[in-house]
Amino acid sequence: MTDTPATTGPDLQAASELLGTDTSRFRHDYLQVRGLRVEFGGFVAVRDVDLTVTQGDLRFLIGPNGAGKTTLIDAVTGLVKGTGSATFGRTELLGRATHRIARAGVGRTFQTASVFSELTVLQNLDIAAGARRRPLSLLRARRGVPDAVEQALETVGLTAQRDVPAGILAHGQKQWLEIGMLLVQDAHLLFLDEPVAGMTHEEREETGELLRRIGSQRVVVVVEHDMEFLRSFADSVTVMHQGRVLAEGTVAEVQNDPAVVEVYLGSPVDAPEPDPEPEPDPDRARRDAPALEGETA
Ligand SMILES: Nc1ncnc2c1ncn2[C@@H]1O[C@H](COP(=O)(O)OP(=O)(O)OP(=O)(O)O)[C@@H](O)[C@H]1O
Repeated sequence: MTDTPATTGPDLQAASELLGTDTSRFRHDYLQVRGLRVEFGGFVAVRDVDLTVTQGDLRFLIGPNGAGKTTLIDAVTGLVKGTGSATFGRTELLGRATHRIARAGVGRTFQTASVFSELTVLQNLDIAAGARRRPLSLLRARRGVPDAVEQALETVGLTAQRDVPAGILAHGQKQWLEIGMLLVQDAHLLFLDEPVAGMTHEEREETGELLRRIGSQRVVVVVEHDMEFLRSFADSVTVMHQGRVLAEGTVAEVQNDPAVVEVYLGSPVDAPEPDPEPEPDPDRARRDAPALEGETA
């Protein structure tokens, strides 16, 4: 069995080279979803969904299994048909073919890493870089490795694994590779499905910092069940339930939202006791609210 070279982890300095440090576009790019509805043979999986995510706002999308998170992303990336509107920049995404949506700068990862297992890490990145190139330019021979691919390798900490078949990477490394592939595709709207699943604590921290870095320059939506990771890195959170947006706000706001607590615990939240203190205590609701999944008391 081939040993995978040791992981070095994401490199924020390389990320800066790849993404640039110019924040003048800050909050210029944004995703705007309005009245999104997706039906599967009469079953409405997503309904009346409005969602706005701006550059610089690392957004987490959460909700119980079957809430409609993946379907929302599928609709915006063209995998399923949705009605309503989803615009990125000036481009309406709904109704476009998936490759045209990708060309518009929209990329995603999947719960199960979707890299080409037989190809090396470098080849995977090179193909992703080619996805934005015109067919004729793909035919032209190129010398060496494009700068963006080298930078992406460093950014996601896979330089030592560049010639390793992607199939033998550890699960976390595959997720980093997928993120790298989105970066070399020049995706400016990134949907990341459970990007830290199966990672060690240290890898999660590194990935979180990387996502923060990417999110400062790109529009990033993260679907993640790991509440500790969410609390550490989310700028804002959208909670979905039964196909709708149930709540939206900061981590603290959604965490203290009784409707969110009820959905996560499956039982109504007791009405709070009258506060015996003369002064209202703003932290009270937070302390009294039952912990969300994965939260330590
Ligand atoms: N192709 C499909 N055909 C029929 N129903 C579907 C299809 N895809 C999803 N659904 C249904 O739509 C609902 C939303 O599913 P979706 O996968 O979007 O939820 P999710 O929030 O992503 O859940 P999870 O966290 O488990 O991934 C579910 O009831 C699911 O069974």
